[in-house]
Amino acid sequence: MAARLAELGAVVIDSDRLAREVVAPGTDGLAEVVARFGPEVLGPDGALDRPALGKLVFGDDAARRDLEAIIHPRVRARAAELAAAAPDDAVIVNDVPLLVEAGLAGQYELVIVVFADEATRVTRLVRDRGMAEADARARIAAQATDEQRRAVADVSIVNEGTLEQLHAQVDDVWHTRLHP
Ligand SMILES: CC(C)(COP(=O)(O)OP(=O)(O)OC[C@H]1O[C@@H](n2cnc3c(N)ncnc32)[C@H](O)[C@@H]1O)[C@@H](O)C(=O)NCCC(=O)NCCS
Ligand SMILES: Nc1ncnc2c1ncn2[C@@H]1O[C@H](COP(=O)(O)OP(=O)(O)OP(=O)(O)O)[C@@H](O)[C@H]1O
Repeated sequence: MAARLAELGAVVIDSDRLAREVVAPGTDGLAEVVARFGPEVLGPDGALDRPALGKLVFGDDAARRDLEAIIHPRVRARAAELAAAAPDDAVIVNDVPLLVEAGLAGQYELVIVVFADEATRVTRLVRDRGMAEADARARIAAQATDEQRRAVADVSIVNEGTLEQLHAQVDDVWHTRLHP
C-alpha cells in the first residue's frame, strides 16, 4: 500500500523504519533500551537483537509499554521533521502501523486503514517474515481490534486478494481523495 502510494508520487514516512533508526547503534534510543532491558537484547555486533526484544515485549504489556515510551516520542519527532522538510505541495503519507494503539488518528487529514483477516495476517507473517505462528498471534493480540480500526477509518481497503487488486484500490483512493 505505502509502496504503491510512493510510486504514485506521495512522500511516504514509514514509522516502522523510523522505529529502527531511533535505536540504531550509537543512538541514545538504543542506550535507553539497554538500560531498561539489559545487554541481553544486544547481538554480538552491538546492534539490537530484534527477535530477542520481540520475545520480551509481545506477551508482557508492561515491558511493551516501557519500550513504546522510549521509541514512540522519538519516532514522532523524526516524522515531524521529515514532514516539515517535504515540498509544500507534497501529498504526505504517514505509514503508522500503531495508529490506533498510539492514539494518533486525530492528527491526520485522512485515515486509510488496510484490513485483512487474522488468519491471512498470520499466514503472511509466517510466510514473509519467517515468524513462528505463536509469535505472530502474540503480536496481533497486542494490537487494536478491527472494530477499533474501523472506527477511525475515513477510507477502508481490504487486502485479501492479489497485489493487483490492492493496487487498484490504492490507485482509486489516490485519484479520488489524495490527488484529485
Ligand atoms: C519489538 C521489536 C524490536 C520487534 O522488531 P521486529 O523487527 O520483529 O518488528 P518491526 O519493528 O519490523 O515491526 C513489525 C510490525 O510489528 C508490529 N509491532 C511492532 N511494535 C509493536 C507494538 N509495540 N505493539 C503492537 N504491535 C507492534 C507492527 O505491526 C509492526 O508493523 C519492534 O517491533 C519494536 O521496537 N517495537 C516497539 C516500537 C514500536 O511500537 N514500533 C511500531 C512502529 S512505531
Ligand atoms: N495482497 C497481496 N498479495 C501479495 N503481496 C502483497 C499483498 N499485499 C501486500 N503484499 C506485499 O507484502 C509486502 C509487505 O506489504 P506492506 O509493507 O504493505 O505490509 P505491512 O502490513 O505494511 O507490513 P508491516 O506492517 O510489517 O510493515 C510488500 O512487499 C507488498 O508488496
